[in-house]
Amino acid sequence: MIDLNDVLIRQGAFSLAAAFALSRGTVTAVMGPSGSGKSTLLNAVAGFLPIAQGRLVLNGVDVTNAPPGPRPVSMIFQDQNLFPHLTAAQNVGLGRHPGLKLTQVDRLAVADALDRVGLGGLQDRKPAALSGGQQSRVALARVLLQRRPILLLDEPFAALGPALRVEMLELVRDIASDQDLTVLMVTHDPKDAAEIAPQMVVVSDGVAHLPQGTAALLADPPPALKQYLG
Ligand SMILES: Nc1ncnc2c1ncn2[C@@H]1O[C@H](COP(=O)(O)OP(=O)(O)OP(=O)(O)O)[C@@H](O)[C@H]1O
Repeated sequence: MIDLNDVLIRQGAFSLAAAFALSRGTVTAVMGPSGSGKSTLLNAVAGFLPIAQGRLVLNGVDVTNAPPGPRPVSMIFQDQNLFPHLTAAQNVGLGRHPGLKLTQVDRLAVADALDRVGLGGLQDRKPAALSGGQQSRVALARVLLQRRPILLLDEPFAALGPALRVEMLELVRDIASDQDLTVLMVTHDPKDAAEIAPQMVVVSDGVAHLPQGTAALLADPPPALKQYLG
């Protein structure tokens, strides 16, 4: 679970307050106007930004001052952060061992993860020889291999067309459910939120608001979300 205990995050003159908890196994969308602090929230949970006040507890462990490495978190960004000079299998293998010193068992796990995301047979391709959707699958396979219980997605599939995006969201939903992951996903598209996230955190006016049911929020959005959705 993700417990933001009266947390305040600062980024230059900008600050964001958050006080809520997300239970284990829930999928939560994060929406709000551009510049409202959605990435700030995810980066603080991942440990890329410090917590200025309050406490952050992940799966029962206080990580307020912990660096990113030991946190039980994996994160996928919009650009999928794949290394262009490494093959699909090597990019996935980084999820097991940052130096790619892989044992036979690790290699089998990489092959399994690639199969699970539908990329069996493409293990030797480099990212430039994969489509956008296939690159997203490589990034997901790496997350699978990391086996960390919290998954943060910062507009991960924004560059994909609508049909591929739905496919990827379904894959995330299935993986999250198989592995009982707690997922926090930033998206600009209410359809994406409705597709996989039963609840939503709206970020506006310096606050990450309490999670509420996605369907109810989209049916009757608060002013900041309404203005943003147009
Ligand atoms: N390095 C920085 N130094 C100072 N302020 C920053 C820095 N990075 C971001 N900000 C400010 O922090 C605020 C929140 O930024 P953030 O990237 O979290 O917004 P966002 O909701 O994810 O936006 P978008 O939807 O456009 O990606 C913005 O007002 C931004 O200008």
